[in-house]
Amino acid sequence: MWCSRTALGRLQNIAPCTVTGFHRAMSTLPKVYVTRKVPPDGLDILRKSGQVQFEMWDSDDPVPRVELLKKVKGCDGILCVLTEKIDAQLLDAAGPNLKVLSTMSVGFDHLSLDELKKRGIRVGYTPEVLTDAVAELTVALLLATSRRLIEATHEAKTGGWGTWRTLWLCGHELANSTVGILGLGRIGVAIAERLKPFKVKKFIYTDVEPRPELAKMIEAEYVSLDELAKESDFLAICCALTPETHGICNWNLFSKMKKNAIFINTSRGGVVNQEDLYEALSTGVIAGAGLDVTTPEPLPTHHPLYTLKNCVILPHVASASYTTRNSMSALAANNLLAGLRGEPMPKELKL
Ligand SMILES: O=C(O)[C@H](O)CO
Repeated sequence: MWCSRTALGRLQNIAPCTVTGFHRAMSTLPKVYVTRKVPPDGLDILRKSGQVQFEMWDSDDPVPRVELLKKVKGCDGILCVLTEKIDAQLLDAAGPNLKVLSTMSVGFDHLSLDELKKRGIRVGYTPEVLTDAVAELTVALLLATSRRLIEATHEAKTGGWGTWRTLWLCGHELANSTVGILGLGRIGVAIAERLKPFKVKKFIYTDVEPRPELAKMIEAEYVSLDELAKESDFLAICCALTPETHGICNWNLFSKMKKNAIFINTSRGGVVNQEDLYEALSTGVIAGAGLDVTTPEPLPTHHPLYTLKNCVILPHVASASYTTRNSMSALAANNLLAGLRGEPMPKELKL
């Protein structure tokens, strides 16, 4: 159903449904499918551009795959989020008109890059605008895990708070610690900058190769993965999920870590072998883990990791601030529009 801008406003209160936006010369404008209700800033940019006719899955829940495959048919552009698998099947369903794929995420492990490249489809993504929010949440998760905040509030609420006890709910502090970063990029640097005032003694990192310019900003030392495991009191995982990093945090890594070590993952669940992590946490091989990402997502409520007091699990909310999600949607919209105009995108993934 196509509707006017006024009707568009009304329709947006109904979910799930499809919302469309168009401008006068509708039939000649590039056709775009937006796979999720995106925050207002991005939506406004699309609406006001006068450059595209778009249809949007107006819901907080993912568009069913069958519907998605139907809706992308004949589209010139797609604006998606990280839950949509953009693979050969979807690109075939979209057909030869598709020129631009814009994802409202910094991660791109949901995209089949080879297939996109083969078809000459340009890809936009949203780095940098979420760095602050992700770094902030990572620090919050690290502190919640190391200082056992979730356990502590639970004890207070459920009558476990007796008298003041000397070692009750003791955790591990950042002062004089060594913080390790697996995958040093903008987010790793931003995390280290925030942790420094907590009197961290040393930052170390590993990556496929040294990153001297970024490392200099936080005076971090490049080490091997083994050294990272052995020396870190806190280990923050900040790498992208790629075939090389898939399952890189496994028994081999955990078994080399210190007993007091805290493991924090705000990148992607796929970098962790969760069975090995459960083993490491439940047998005291490491002290605790804070996870914002898991496999699968959502992590089923019966998953064994939920039974562990030393494991804090969040539902993939690292970038979830109003400012950041709006900036991500605006950047995704601008990437899409620039791509459709045949201009350089503000943030384009080089394929
Ligand atoms: O890839 C991303 O953008 C994050 O995981 C979600 O904010």
